[in-house]
Amino acid sequence: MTPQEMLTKLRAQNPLVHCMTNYVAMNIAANVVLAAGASPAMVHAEEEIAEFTAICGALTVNIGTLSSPWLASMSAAARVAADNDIPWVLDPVAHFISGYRRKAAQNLLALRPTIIRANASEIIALSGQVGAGKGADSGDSVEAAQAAARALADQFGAVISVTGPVDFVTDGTQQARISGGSIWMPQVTALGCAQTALMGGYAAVGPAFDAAVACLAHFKVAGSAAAHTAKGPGSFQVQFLDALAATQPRDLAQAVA
Ligand SMILES: Nc1ncnc2c1ncn2[C@@H]1O[C@H](COP(=O)(O)OP(=O)(O)O)[C@@H](O)[C@H]1O
Ligand SMILES: Cc1ncsc1CCOP(=O)(O)O
Ligand SMILES: [Mg+2]
Repeated sequence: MTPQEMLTKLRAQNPLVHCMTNYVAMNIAANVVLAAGASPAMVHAEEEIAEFTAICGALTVNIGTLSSPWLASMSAAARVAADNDIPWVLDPVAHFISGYRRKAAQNLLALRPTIIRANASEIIALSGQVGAGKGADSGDSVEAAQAAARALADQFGAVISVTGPVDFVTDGTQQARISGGSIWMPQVTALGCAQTALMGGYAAVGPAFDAAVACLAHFKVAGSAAAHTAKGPGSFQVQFLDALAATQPRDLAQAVA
């Protein structure tokens, strides 16, 4: 499906997205998903997983502020998603900063996410190489992460989305590059995490590769538009939400190569 068709379908279906995300991202992720055209719910208690994940269009799992109870809930939710053919998206935020987080990311990977969305340093480290990541921020170029992305796609049968100045997405066979956006995007905390939540929304309405491309294009187009009127990272964040809502399906094609 084209990005145009994907966004049209997203808004027509307004899918429910189970978002398991971090304390930093909680509010902006919900606002981004709403502005774009889907319906977010942040649910973390393990006691609710069996009932809730099963009725959602997609699950998104983000390890940005991980703790043991959340990790247990995330693993349980990923299993429910897999058992019910519900797509799920993994965001391995800063997974290389500690042995605890590295192991958590490997255990979640073993549960076979449909899509992995991460910055270049996180993708490089996920493939076992040493990158230049600094906590949640990337220190590597997207180009440097492309071979790692292809290897991860082959190894895990997942769609890999690498974000940065020009995004790269591959399922091991197909690939796309998505351009646009603004230098203020990495200056707004948790915008990548919010993108992961929205990618779940897109995955609920179409094939995983097409979902990743459409979501990345939606962000790039809205980011470019917001940068025209913003004066810095603060006003950019506000303008970006408006631009996500204002983006028209036909606008998305221009961002994708
Ligand atoms: N220098 C940049 N120019 C334009 N867009 C960017 C730039 N850096 C990141 N982005 C965009 O910001 C969003 C989040 O990506 P990124 O900052 O790489 O993720 P994370 O927040 O997980 O580190 C993506 O849509 C990406 O395309
Ligand atoms: C700053 C920070 N610390 C833990 S999670 C988080 C947010 C990271 O967000 P993003 O990956 O979108 O930059
Ligand atoms: Mg991130």
